[in-house]
Amino acid sequence: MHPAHPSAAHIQPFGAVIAVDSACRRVHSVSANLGAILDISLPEPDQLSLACLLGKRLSQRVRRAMQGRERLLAPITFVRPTDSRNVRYQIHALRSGEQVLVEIEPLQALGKWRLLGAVNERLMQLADATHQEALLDNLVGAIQELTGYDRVVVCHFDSDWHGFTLAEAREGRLPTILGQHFPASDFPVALRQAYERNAIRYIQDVKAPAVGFVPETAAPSLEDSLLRAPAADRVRYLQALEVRGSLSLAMQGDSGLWGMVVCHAAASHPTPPPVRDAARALVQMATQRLLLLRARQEARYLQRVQDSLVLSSTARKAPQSPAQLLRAHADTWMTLFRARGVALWIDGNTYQSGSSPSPTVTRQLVKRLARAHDHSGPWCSRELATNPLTRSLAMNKQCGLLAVPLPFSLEACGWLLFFRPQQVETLYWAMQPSFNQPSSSQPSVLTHPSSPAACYEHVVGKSEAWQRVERLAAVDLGEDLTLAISVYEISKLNGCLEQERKALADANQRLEQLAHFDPLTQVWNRYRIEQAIDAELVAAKRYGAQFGLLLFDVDHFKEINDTHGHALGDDVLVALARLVENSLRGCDHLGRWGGEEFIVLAKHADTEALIGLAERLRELITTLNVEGLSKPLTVSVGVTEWQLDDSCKSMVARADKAMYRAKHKGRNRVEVATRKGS
Ligand SMILES: Nc1nc2c(ncn2[C@@H]2O[C@H](COP(=O)(O)OP(=O)(O)OP(=O)(O)O)[C@@H](O)[C@H]2O)c(=O)[nH]1
Repeated sequence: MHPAHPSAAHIQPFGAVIAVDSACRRVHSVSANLGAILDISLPEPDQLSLACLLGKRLSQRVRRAMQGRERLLAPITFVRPTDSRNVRYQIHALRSGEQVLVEIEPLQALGKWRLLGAVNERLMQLADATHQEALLDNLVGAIQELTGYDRVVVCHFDSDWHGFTLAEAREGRLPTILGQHFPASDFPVALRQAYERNAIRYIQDVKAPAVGFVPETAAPSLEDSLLRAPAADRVRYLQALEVRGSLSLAMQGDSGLWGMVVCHAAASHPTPPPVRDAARALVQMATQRLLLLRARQEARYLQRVQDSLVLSSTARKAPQSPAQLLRAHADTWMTLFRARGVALWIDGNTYQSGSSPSPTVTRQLVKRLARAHDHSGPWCSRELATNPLTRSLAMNKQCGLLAVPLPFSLEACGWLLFFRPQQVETLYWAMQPSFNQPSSSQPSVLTHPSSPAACYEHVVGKSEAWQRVERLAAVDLGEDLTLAISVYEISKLNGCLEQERKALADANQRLEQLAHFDPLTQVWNRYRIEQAIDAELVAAKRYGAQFGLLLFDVDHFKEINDTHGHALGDDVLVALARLVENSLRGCDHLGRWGGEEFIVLAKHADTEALIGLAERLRELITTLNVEGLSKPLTVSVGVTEWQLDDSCKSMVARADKAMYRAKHKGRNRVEVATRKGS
C-alpha cells in the first residue's frame, strides 16, 4: 500500500518545516511555505535563526526539549496573533542526521472534550473485547468514526510479509478491500523499519502540490518526517487505489510489525494532530489487547498440548515402545499440530502414522537433517519441493515438515516429524501486483483478473505455515517423548537383566542338582553325602553327638539286570531309593554311594538305634514291589557308629567291611562293624 521510495526533499503543504543545526540555533533551510504558514515575511535563510522565526522563548523551549533526544516527547503548542485572529500552532521536532527538523502545523479549533469522550468510550470497548475479530471490528469502527475516512482497514502481515485485510469499516465512497492481499513488495524492509521509528504516516492529499526548501541546496533528509511529501510512485499507487488522503498507523507486535491500520479517503482529508494522536492511542490500546488475546490463545493451545503429555507421568508405570506410543497418540498429535502424517525415527527405526513418506525416504531425510540442522530447536519448511535440503527427496504427498530432534544422549538423536499436505491458497490481490516494482515475493501466477484493480492468484506448492506456538509446543512434545522412550528403553534393559538373572539362577539350580544329586534316583550323590558326613564329623567332635552310617548293597543285583534287563534294574534302584528315603526321619539322609550301593547317614543314633534302623530298612526293602520283578528284593547292610578320630573314609571303610561280612554270611542281613574296623 506504500511504495518504498523516500520522497525527495518536499513536504506536504498543510505544514512547514525548519531545518536547523543539531544545537537548534542556526537555520540551514526552511520549507518555501513557512512564511505563508506563519503569516510572516521571511528574510534570506542565511540571516535566519530559530529564535528570530519562533521568538526567543519558544526557540529556547524547543532547544531544551530536544537536548539528548531523538524527537520531542510531546508536541509544543503556541499561539501567534495575526491581523484578523489568533492562530494556534503545534510544533513537533525530530533529529535527521546532523540536523533537527522543526515541523510546524496550524491547529484548527476542535471540540476537545467531545473528542476525549468519544475516544474514552471506544477505549473501554476495545479493552473489553474477548475475540480478535470483535476487537479489530471495533477498532476500525472507532477510527472510522473518529477520523471520518472513507475506508479504514486492519492489514495483517503473514510470514512472507504479504498483507491481508482482516477488518474494515467503510462509509461507502471507496470499494471494499476486505479479505484482499497486498504483496510484500508494498512493505519493503526500509518502510517497515520507518514504521518502528515513527508509527504514523499521513498524506493529506496526494494531489496537493509538494513544497520545496529554500535554499534548495541545503534541503534536509525528510525520511521520518510526518510532513514529507509522497514520492511519485506512491502517488501513482494511491491513485490506482482511487485514494487521495491516507493515514497509516503501525501495530507493533512483540516480534516486529504485526500489521497496520490504514485509513483511505477518496478526497483530500485533513486530519488534525489531536485526531491523529487519538487514533494512535486507539491503535496502541487495540494492539496491546490483541497481543494479550493472542497470548491467551497460545497459552490455551500450549495447555492442550501439555494435557496430551501424559507420557512421562504414565511412562514410569507402564512404559510403552515407540510403536505403541505412536499407535496410542498419533491421532491426537496430528489434530493438535494440524498435520496429516507423523513419524518417529529412533535409532535407525521408523514408526509412522497417517500420510508420511516411505521409511527409506524418512531415513534419507533424517540423515540430511542431522547434517544440516545444527541446533536443538525444531526445523520446519512449508515448501519441501523447493527447499534445498529436501527438494531431491521423493515426498510428493508431503509439502510441509516440522521436525523436532529428540536428544536421547550426546551421541544418539531421534526425530519427531510432522507432515502437512499442500494447501492451495487463493490470494485476492487488491490490485494488479505488477503495478509495483517486480520483486521475488511478487506472485507469479495470476488468473482471472476480475477487474483492473483486483485479481486472484492460486498459490501452489505450499502447506499451511507452521505457527510459532506450534513450534514451541512441538519442542515440549519432543522432550516428553524423549523421556517416555528413554524410560521404555531402560525398562527393556531391566527386563533383559531380570531374564538373564533368572536364567542364571536356573542354571545354578541345575548345576546344584547335577553337583549334589544322583541323576537316576534323585537322592544325594556320593559327593554330597560325603560332605554331609564330614559336617556331621565336625559337629560330633565338637559336641560329642552320636551318629552312624548304614551302608547297604542290593543282593544279586547283577542277576536282576541279567534276567530282566538293565532298565528294570534302574527301576528297582529308583523304587528302592524312594522307599528308603520316605521311611527315614527328616534329619537322616540317604545317598547313592555307587552302583547298587547306598549309604544312610543317621543322626543322634547309637549302635543299638542304628541296628534297629538297619533291620527296619532291610525288612521294608523285602516288601518292595516292582512290576516285572519275580523275587523279593533283599539287601545286605553294614552298620557303624562314629568313633573319635574318625574320618569319612574310615567310617565308610568300616561299614563296607561289615556289609561284606553280611554278604558272606548269606546276604539279607545286618552286620555291625567292630570298633577296630573289622
Ligand atoms: N541297572 C543298573 N545296574 C547297575 C547300576 N550300577 C551297577 N549296576 C550293576 O549292578 C551289578 C552289580 O553286580 P555285582 O557287583 O556282581 O553284585 P551282585 O550281582 O549284586 O551280587 P552281590 O552284591 O554279591 O549280591 C553289575 O552288573 C552292575 O552292572 C545301575 O545304575 N543300573
